[in-house]
Amino acid sequence: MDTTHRELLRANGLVAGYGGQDVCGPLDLVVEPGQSLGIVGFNAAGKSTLLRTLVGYQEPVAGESVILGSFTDDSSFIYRKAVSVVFDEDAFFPSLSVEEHLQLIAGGHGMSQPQAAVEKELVFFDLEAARTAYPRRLSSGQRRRLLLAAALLRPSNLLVLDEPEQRLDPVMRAALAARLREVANTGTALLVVTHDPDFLASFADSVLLVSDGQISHVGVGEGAAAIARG
Ligand SMILES: Nc1ncnc2c1ncn2[C@@H]1O[C@H](COP(=O)(O)OP(=O)(O)OP(=O)(O)O)[C@@H](O)[C@H]1O
Repeated sequence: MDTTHRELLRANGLVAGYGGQDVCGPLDLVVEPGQSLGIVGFNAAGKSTLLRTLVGYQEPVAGESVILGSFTDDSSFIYRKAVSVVFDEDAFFPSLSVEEHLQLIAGGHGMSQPQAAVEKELVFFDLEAARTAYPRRLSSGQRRRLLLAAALLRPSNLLVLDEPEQRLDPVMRAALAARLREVANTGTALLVVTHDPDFLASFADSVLLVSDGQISHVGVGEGAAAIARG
């Protein structure tokens, strides 16, 4: 893969919605390496719909979203290597432990020191004591931590998270926000939907505000204020 590609994602006149009906848009956007973009707005504004459309999980009503210079195809090798995504859904193998889930991800992405990467995430997400547990034995916050650990463990050029702060305690939220900032500093671009103004302010360097079907580019302060007004 050409990791020197300056343009990780481009949206041209993108309108997101269902069955030909607009939910929000149009959006013109270019995401470059190291850019850290928050997406904010009230419940049902269309943030998740926009995010799914940006990453190619659903067809746009109009316009297009392009990742790494080719039309978005989430089954392509380049896409899977470059893009790490967590939406608000639990997806686990019932008979694999916490540690085995992470080992599977590390192996699947051909990491050079897979167990070291697994251990790092078990420590960061405070899952060491739960390493042998099956997903059904975890708390909802621990399941969230495991999904985030899986997304952060593997290398990526574009990390896409839908409300990652959900079900996390305040200490973990703050640690995750700082981690996301670090991830962006290494050159990975972030697209993150959030309802937490402090979380937003800790990781983002710009914001998309989704409101009344429109999408506007705003600063982090304005984005945080828009959340707080909610
Ligand atoms: N599969 C679907 N089919 C049709 N409409 C949908 C579908 N999923 C969501 N919607 C509608 O699209 C609109 C935007 O929903 P979306 O989930 O994108 O909002 P959101 O901003 O992410 O909300 P929240 O903050 O509550 O997570 C809502 O009116 C919702 O009812």
